[in-house]
Amino acid sequence: MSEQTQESQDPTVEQGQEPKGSVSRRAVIGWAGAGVALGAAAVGTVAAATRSSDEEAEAALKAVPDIEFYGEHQAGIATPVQDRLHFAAFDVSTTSRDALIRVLKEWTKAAAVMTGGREVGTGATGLAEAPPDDTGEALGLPASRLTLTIGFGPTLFEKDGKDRFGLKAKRPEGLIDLPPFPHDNLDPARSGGDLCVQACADDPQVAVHAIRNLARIGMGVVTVRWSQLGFGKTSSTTPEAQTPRNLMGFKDGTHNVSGKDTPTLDEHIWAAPGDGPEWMTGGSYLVARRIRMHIETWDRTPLSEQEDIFGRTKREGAPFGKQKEHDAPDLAAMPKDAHVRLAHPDSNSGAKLLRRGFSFTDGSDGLGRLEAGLFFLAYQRDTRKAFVPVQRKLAATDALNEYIQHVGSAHFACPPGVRKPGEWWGQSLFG
Ligand SMILES: C=CC1=C(C)c2cc3[nH]c(cc4nc(cc5[nH]c(cc1n2)c(C)c5CCC(=O)O)C(CCC(=O)O)=C4C)c(C)c3C=C
Ligand SMILES: [Fe+2]
Repeated sequence: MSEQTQESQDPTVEQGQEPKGSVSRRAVIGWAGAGVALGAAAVGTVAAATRSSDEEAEAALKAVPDIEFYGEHQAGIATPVQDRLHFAAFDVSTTSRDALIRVLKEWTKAAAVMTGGREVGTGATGLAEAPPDDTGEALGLPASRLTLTIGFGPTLFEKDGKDRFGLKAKRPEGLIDLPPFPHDNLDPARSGGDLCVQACADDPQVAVHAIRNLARIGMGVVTVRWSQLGFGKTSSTTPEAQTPRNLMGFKDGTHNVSGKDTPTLDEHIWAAPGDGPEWMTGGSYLVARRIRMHIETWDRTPLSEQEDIFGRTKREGAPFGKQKEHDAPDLAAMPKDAHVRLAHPDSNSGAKLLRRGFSFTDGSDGLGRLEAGLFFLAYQRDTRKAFVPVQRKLAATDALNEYIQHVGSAHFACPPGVRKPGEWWGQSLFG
C-alpha cells in the first residue's frame, strides 16, 4: 500500500461518525465556530468577514484527507511527506516485559486516535481530581495529516550483553550498530535509543502534541532520551510536486524514491520474506543522522563552488550539462567529489534510500553561529547495503564535508503496519 490517504477504517466508526468514547477535535472547532458566529452577529460586518474567512480556512483544513493509520506498511514512510516533524527516541526504564507491552498497546490505541484527529482516551476533560487523558493543546485542530511511525533500536534487543526483554534471538542481523565514519562527531546524548517515534504533520502543534501524549502514557516505563523538531521537509516522496529546498538553498529530494513506485519500494525499501526475522517483513530500517551545517561558511562560498559541490545548479536543480531538474544526470559531467555523483545509485552498486529528512534550527550556538542543519532520515530494506556503503563513500571524499558535520546518529527497525484495530505496535515482535 503506497498511498494511505483513505478516511479512518476504525470499525467502531460509521462513515462520518465518531468512535465511541473518543471525541473529535473538529467537533470542538464546530462549537468554537458557533461561538464566533454568535459574537460576529452582535458586533457587525468586520467580525462577520473574519468569521467567513475563518470558516473558509476551516473548510480548507477539513478537505485535506487524513493519512490512514492501519495498513500493510506503517504510514510515515512511503506516504506523502508533511511539513513538520517531531522525532523522539525513548529509552525503556523498566525491566518488565509486560509493562513494556502494556505501553505499546496503549500507544497504538492513542496513535490510531490522534492520527484520526481525535482526543486521547476520555479527552481533555474528565474527573476534576485527575489529570485529563489528553494534554489538550491540539483541541480544535484537525489531524493535519499526522503520521506516527515506530521503530525499535538495537539496545531494545540487547544492552551490555543482557537480553533485556527476551528479544535477543529476534534481533535482525540487519539492525547493526552503525560503524563509525570519518569526520563523525557524535553526541551520545543525541544518539541511539531503545525505541523511536517519528511524528510528522502539517501543523507543528499536532506533531508535538502527539509525542507529548505518548511520553505521558509511557511515564514510568519509557523516558525521552532525545528529540528533534524539524521543518521544511528536505525530501519528498511525491516527485510530481515541487521539490523542497534545504537550508543551503538547493532543491533536495529530486532523485528520491517515489511513494508510488511500488516495484522500487519492494526492491529497496520494504523488508521481504527471507530477509531476516519474519516479524520485520513489510517493515523498513531507519537511519537518523543529525547533520549540522556550517551555514555562515556556506553563505560566503561563491555560487559556482556551491554548484560544484552538489553537481547540480542552484536555481533549477538541473544536473551538470543538462537544462531541467528532472533531466537524467550525466555523472561524468560533475566534479569527481560532487555529492550527487558520489551518492547516485550508479556509484553504489544500485543502492537506493528513501530520504525523508527535515531542516532544523535550534537557535544559535553561543558563538554567534546558527545551530542549524539537516535532520537526515532514510528508510531502506537493508542498511548494510544502502546507508552504510553510501555514507562510507560520502564521508571519504564528498566536497560537502567541508560544510557539514554528523553530530547525532541512530538506527531503528520499523516493523510492518498495524493492519486493524486490536493489533498493536510490536505485536509481531513480542507475539
Ligand atoms: C548517506 C546518505 C546521504 C547523506 C548523509 C546525505 C546528506 C546530505 N545531502 C544533502 C543535499 C542533497 N543531497 C542530494 C542527493 C542525494 N543525497 C543522497 C544521500 C545522502 N545525502 C542521495 C542518495 C542522493 C540522490 C543522488 C541521486 O540519485 O542523484 C541532493 C540533490 C537533489 C536530490 O536528488 O535530492 C542534494 C541537494 C545535504 C545538504 C546533506 C547533508 C547535510
Ligand atoms: Fe544528499
